[in-house]
Amino acid sequence: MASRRVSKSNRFGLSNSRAANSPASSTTSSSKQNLETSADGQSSPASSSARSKPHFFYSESIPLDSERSKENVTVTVRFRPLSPREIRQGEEIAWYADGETIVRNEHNPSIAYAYDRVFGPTTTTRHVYDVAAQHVISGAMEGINGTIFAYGVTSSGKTHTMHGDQRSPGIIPLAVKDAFSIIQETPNREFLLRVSYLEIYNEVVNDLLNPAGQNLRIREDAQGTFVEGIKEEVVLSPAHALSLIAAGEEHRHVGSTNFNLLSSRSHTIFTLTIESSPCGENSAGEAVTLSQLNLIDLAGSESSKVEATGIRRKKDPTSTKVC
Ligand SMILES: Nc1ncnc2c1ncn2[C@@H]1O[C@H](COP(=O)(O)OP(=O)(O)OP(=O)(O)O)[C@@H](O)[C@H]1O
Repeated sequence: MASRRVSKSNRFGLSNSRAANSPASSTTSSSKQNLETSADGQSSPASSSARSKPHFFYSESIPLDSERSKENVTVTVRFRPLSPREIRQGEEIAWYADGETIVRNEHNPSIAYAYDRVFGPTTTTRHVYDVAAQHVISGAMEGINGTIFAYGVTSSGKTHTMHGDQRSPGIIPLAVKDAFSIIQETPNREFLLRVSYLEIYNEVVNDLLNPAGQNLRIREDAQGTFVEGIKEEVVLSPAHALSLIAAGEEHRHVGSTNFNLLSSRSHTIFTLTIESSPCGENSAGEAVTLSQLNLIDLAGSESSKVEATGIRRKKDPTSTKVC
């Protein structure tokens, strides 16, 4: 995972209602270094088979420390454990985490790649969040745009990492809770949080918070890129924000692949827009700070040749049963 130092000029006035960094910009940079080039041209973890594959996530935001200030995008790799089905089928680990920054090939140890951070299969999402994501959220609360996205082939664990479940909440719910905790811990500022949630399916943008918002247009103006007509909801508590995400998830396109029965077939972008201003005496005339935090769960990066069947919405909005 990487982090981008975004200058304080990214503190917008209230009138600047669209953040400057589009989610797509975070895909452009990776700090991966090839430590030892494979003589036989063997593929890197980023292009090998799904089952033994890690997934990657990227983030842009303020750097964690002076060492990181050299980088504004970090790339983090997380391995998941083999699933019971993979164990039954005799699948084997092909790549493993060698320490905190190296991914090494099990069969040919001379093939290794370095990343900003590598997490092995026993690492909890909470730990991944604390080490690799939390600083992006706290940066966003201070007025610095941030983006975190998960990238990898089907079944590599992107949705598990970004959304998680009740037992193991993902980066999105952890970030939402953290944002409200930061508000509690910052009594000298007042905040307004808004959320939007969209999916990109077959290159069409759909509003997951508003089933009527289909095929929305991406526009650009002097202030940046924005999705025309996207619904934004003011959120007042973590539970409120999480209930909106859960409702939006119902409308997401999913399907089955050879490797994942409940595979996300669309990209989703959850955006938290944060406005804050100083409160109390002497705060009159102080600028409002505006920033955006984009949390993105990409569809599987495998080629379209991977068999995907039964593409559907989790809940088909067109199949309402009237009793
Ligand atoms: N770190 C992990 N620990 C335990 N189980 C995991 C982990 N990561 C993923 N899984 C499990 O592996 C399966 C596939 O994960 P997930 O659906 O998150 O993959 P994905 O990369 O989002 O796939 P797709 O691109 O097809 O949507 C799920 O059953 C999930 O619960």
